[in-house]
Amino acid sequence: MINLRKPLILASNSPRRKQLLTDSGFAFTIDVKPTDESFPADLPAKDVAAYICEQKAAVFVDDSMGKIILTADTVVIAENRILGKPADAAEAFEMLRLMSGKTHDVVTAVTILTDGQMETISDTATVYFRELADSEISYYIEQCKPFDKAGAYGVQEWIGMTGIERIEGSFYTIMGLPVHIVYQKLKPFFRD
Ligand SMILES: Cc1cn([C@H]2C[C@H](O)[C@@H](COP(=O)(O)OP(=O)(O)OP(=O)(O)O)O2)c(=O)[nH]c1=O
Repeated sequence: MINLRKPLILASNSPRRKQLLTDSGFAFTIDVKPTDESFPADLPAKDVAAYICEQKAAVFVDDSMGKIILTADTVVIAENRILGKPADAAEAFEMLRLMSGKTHDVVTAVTILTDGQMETISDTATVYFRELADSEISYYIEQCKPFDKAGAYGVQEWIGMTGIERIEGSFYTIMGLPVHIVYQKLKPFFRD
């Protein structure tokens, strides 16, 4: 277990982020405050995850003395469209159809907030899905119900295992937390 000089708080409801932060050796508590996850329409797509991530951290600024608050946000960018979480099965189907046989980007941003100071880093992974049959997309949506996932898929689930041919970048960035970046950014807080 890694010992930090300040308590670490993961401000996220995502079970994947909780699992990844635990598996990378950190002890932490979870505290989530409601946040507005909208973003300006003219914001460049690659900057959206960082913007939302800072919104998630902003609500903790006054409560960050002597603590490390960690927030994250993941968006999928396909054909110049930003894909968040699908509202229903029809939208999930449309997202997966859009990504089938093509390359898309997954951007995950993390913000580290301590003593009122924020630092945000964005990491991008490029993912290539082979051509997916309609029946495969429907089967996946029915089995895994990916409504809590940006872009309507989990790289760690059936469709990721069977449909993704290539990834450039970190698998964990796609899953929702660029662990390699979080680890480096938390290093200055390690207790000797
Ligand atoms: C693309 C992709 C996303 N995801 C998940 C990671 C995130 O949980 C989710 C993206 O939604 P987010 O809005 O980034 O996060 P969240 O609402 O789940 O949690 P919170 O805002 O409280 O931190 O999609 C996967 O699990 N696998 C994948 O392959």
